[in-house]
Amino acid sequence: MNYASHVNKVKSFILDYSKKTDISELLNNPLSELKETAYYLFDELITITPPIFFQEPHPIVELFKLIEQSLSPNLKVEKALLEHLETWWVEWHFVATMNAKLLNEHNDPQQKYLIAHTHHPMRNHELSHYAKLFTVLPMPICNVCVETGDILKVNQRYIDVFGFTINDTPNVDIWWEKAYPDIDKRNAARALWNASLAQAESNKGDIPANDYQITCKNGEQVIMQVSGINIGNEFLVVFNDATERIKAHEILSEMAFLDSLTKIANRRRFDEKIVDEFSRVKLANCQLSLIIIDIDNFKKFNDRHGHIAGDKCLYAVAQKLADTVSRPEDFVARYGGEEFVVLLPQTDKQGALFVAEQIQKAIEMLAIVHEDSFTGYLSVSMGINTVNHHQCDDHLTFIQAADDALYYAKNQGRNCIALSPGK
Ligand SMILES: Nc1nc2c(ncn2[C@@H]2O[C@H](COP(=O)(O)OP(=O)(O)OP(=O)(O)O)[C@@H](O)[C@H]2O)c(=O)[nH]1
Repeated sequence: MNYASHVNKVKSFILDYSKKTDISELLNNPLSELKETAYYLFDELITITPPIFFQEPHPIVELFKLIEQSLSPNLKVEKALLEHLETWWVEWHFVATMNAKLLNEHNDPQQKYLIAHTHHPMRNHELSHYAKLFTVLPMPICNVCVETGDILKVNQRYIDVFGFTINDTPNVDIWWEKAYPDIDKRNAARALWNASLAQAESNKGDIPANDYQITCKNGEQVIMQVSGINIGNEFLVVFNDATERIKAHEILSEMAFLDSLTKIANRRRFDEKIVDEFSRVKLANCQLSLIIIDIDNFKKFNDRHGHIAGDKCLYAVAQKLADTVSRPEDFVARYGGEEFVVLLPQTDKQGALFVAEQIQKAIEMLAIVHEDSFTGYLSVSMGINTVNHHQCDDHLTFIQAADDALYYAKNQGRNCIALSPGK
């Protein structure tokens, strides 16, 4: 494109103003007449070359490069003026596109823009602040063309966070593919996004916030809360990093299901788990075993060694149980006080008995001195119950039967394993 007349106009603007004595004051005052005149200059340039909406980088960038080349690098004031003009151009161009959209003129946006721009200088001033916000807001923002899914404009934070510039940022369809390689998950995420867009239509264009995966240029996956505004033929999309929030939520829910003393799963987690496992047994032809473990004469241990030693002992036993029950599908929890539970999916009576014997040996190996115990060392009693899908009534009856077996084991003199007779 031939920019000769543009270059001359901008150059003479710069040369005129560089002679002014109060130029630095003018440059630093956002309401100065200099900035307003610059806006009118842009108007003129646009009249020579109509604005090309959705083109990045805008041809004006090329124009500014040409002007810079034709200016003497020693003239500080001229350079400063040129830099300001470039910044104002970014704001002004934003105003142009925003105005065209606000006027909702799809047929002839360029014409409409020119009318709007010359007739609403105050609104332009306001919008120039939005332009600044777009550039400096500390969260990634982009404009997306509704029709093509092309990303039309990105701010600096977008480039910093995702690694893509306006030149290499993928089309929205490719974003989805990269972020969700699994087709089912991708469809679910897209369905959520489409539902948000439908909601936006009845909500003045506001796209409600939801979490989505994003794949950065370096392949890193991040989770972003994505919201935005539907402005006619474009979305303005805003990203908020949700990774920290989700991590914190995971830690909190982990804490909610963790026994703080023994650092294994707590009773609440067990209550959930047993319901899940029980319904699985009902559906599939498999067995489920439960071992309830109770430390023998623990009251006397506490009485003799103190509560703190008792706590340490509970921790040691819990950790030993977790080490001993090692299949990934097995589950260990503190049931309450000095009682623990082990849930063994797809395990019959014999298998559960084998695990219980391993536990007995492991506790023996801890060799915690317990003067009031029969062996002189800490020991446990265990009750076992097993169900298959023919027999299962409900999980509470299942637990009760294991507890009855434990009671029986205690009555046998402790350090003992008892099996529930079953139905
Ligand atoms: N140190 C400590 N003790 C606990 C904790 N929770 C429960 N206990 C103690 O565990 C003891 C359980 O006592 P009992 O229910 O009488 O049972 P036991 O003395 O082990 O006797 P048997 O079970 O019949 O062998 C009580 O003294 C409780 O105070 C805990 O978190 N820390």
